[in-house]
Amino acid sequence: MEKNNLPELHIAASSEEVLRQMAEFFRDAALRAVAAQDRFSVALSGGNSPRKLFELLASAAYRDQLPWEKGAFFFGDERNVPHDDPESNYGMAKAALLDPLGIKPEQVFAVNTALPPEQAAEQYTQDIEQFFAPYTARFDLVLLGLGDNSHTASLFPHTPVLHTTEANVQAVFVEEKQAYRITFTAPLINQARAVAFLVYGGDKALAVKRVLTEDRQIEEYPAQLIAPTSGNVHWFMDQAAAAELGQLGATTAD
Ligand SMILES: O=C(O)[C@H](O)[C@@H](O)[C@H](O)[C@H](O)COP(=O)(O)O
Repeated sequence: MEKNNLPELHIAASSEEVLRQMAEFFRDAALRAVAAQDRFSVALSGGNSPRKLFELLASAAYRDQLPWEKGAFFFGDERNVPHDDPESNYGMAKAALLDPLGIKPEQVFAVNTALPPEQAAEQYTQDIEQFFAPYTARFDLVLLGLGDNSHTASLFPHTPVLHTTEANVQAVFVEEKQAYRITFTAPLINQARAVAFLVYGGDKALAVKRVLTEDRQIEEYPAQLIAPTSGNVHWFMDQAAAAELGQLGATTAD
C-alpha cells in the first residue's frame, strides 16, 4: 500500500454508497490479515455513524464474505458507562454487529467500565498488549468517526491526551461532556495497518474541511493527529460531508 502521508478520500454520492464502500474496505482489510496471520483485529468506532455499517456487515450482503470467527473486536474508545447503557459503544456494536454474527465472547475485548476510568484504561492497555504479545500492538483496522468539533475516538479539543507519545489507552475527562471517556491515543491508532474514517451527513462538512484543509492545529482539530506510520489514512464520506472541500471533494470513483 503506497505511503505518501496524503489522506485517501473515498467520496460517494450517497450515504448508502459510502457504507457499501466502507464495508468492502473492512472486508478487504480483514481478508488481507487472515491471509497473512490467520486472524484479524479491528478497533470499532462508536457513536451513531457506524451503526448502519455494522448492520450492513452483519446482513446477508456481507456476512458470508469474511471469516468472522477469525476476528478480534476491540473499541477505539468507550464512554464511562455500563455495557447495557444506551451510550455504550460496546452495547451498540453488540446489538448491531456482534450478536447478529454470533461472535463468541472470547473474540470481543470490551473496556471494563465497572472499574474507575484510570484503572479501566490501564487494564485495557494490558488486554491489548497481551493480545498482540510479543509484538507491537498493531491493529489490522481502526475505524474512526468524526465529531462536528473535529474530535475522533475520544481525542477531544484541548485535552492533555492529544500530546501523549504513549501508544496506549488513556482515561480523559471531557469538559463538554462532563464525563470521562476511555480512548486509544493517536500513537496507538497510528500503529495500525489501516485506518479509516467513516463520516457522512452535512453536519460534519465543516469539521471535515477543517481537519483536511486547515493548517495543523491539533488542539482545535484533534483528528489531524491521525497519520498511520504505514499506509495512508482513508476517509469514507458522502458528498454532503465533503461539501466544503471544494475541488478536493469531487466524488471519487471507487
Ligand atoms: O464514542 C464516540 O462518540 C466516538 O467514538 C466518537 O469519536 C464518534 O465517532 C464521533 O463523536 C462521531 O459520532 P457520531 O457518529 O454519533 O456523529
